Amino acid sequence: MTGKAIRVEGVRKEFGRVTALDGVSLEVPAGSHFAILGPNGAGKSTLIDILCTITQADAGQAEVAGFDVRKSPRDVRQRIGVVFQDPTVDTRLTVRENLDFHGLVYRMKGAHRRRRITEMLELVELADRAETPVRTLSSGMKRRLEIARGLLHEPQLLFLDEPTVGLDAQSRARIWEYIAELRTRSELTVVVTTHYIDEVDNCDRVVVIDKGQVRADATPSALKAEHGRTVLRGRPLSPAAAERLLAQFPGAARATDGRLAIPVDDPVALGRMLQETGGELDQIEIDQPSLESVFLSLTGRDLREEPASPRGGRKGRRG
Ligand SMILES: Nc1ncnc2c1ncn2[C@@H]1O[C@H](COP(=O)(O)OP(=O)(O)OP(=O)(O)O)[C@@H](O)[C@H]1O
Repeated sequence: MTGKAIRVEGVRKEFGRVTALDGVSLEVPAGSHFAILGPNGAGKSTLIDILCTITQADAGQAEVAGFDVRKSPRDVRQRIGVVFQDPTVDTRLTVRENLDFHGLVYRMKGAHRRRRITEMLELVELADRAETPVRTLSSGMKRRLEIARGLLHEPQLLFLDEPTVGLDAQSRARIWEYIAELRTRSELTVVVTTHYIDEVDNCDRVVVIDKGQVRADATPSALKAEHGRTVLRGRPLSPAAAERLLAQFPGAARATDGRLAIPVDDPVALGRMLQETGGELDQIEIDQPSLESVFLSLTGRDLREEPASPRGGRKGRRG
């Protein structure tokens, strides 16, 4: 495949009164590693669901591997592999049985199927667990099995929806090692959604999405150069101090860990800010320009902010 692996044009999706996607347009070059970055509820999973033909958009167009997701869902499905946010492996079956079943669904012939299963188990270092029932695997191993399954039928595109969520730091790092290894297979396009900012630094391109809208679309370094700012982080000494600081620094945001994130425009301002906030903040840290500060600068919100609303009624949406 040459050119574009994905084209999305003006896609909208509403759930009742919630606008999950509000006119999203983007293009993913074939063979690239592409990240969709945004906080909880930004619309990332909804976009992936539309691209994987699980949900239909209310308006707009989307093409995957050259096929319209609405008109040719079967053609799209044959060419993609998906690792969903919620585990979908069958915990009653063994590791090999799960892969075998998937291969059968994709009508892979016996010898080819067995060879691919062996290759994929080696890729994700589960070869010695092939005959183990999935229920006894750790969360990290289950996620690795899902990656193996997503790749088994040799898709042109692999979608990974928050592949590391809920995993410990070590398992997260390993998952990213496997994803990095996929880079050597230049023909594969990888699309990853995440709200872990440190995970997108190695991608070719990042789309920042917030409240259903694309806020930026560039390489990680271009985003940092253009929008990155130094950010002062600290824990307010009292609720009143937090309110005062949020009012005093209009770009400031509150993170889920209770700390405040305050963008800094220049070193002189930083010195002044430290003086001004000294009595009001504890555990002060200075973060150099990063993709996290890009997000704060683009949206006025911290990636670690609480989600705006709880997600109700979504359990089991993929059956
Ligand atoms: N099936 C659904 N029914 C009702 N609301 C939904 C449904 N799917 C998504 N939403 C809402 O649409 C918005 C976008 O959700 P989405 O899951 O796409 O965001 P996200 O960026 O993937 O977040 P997360 O990282 O938490 O999965 C949220 O407000 C969510 O509550």
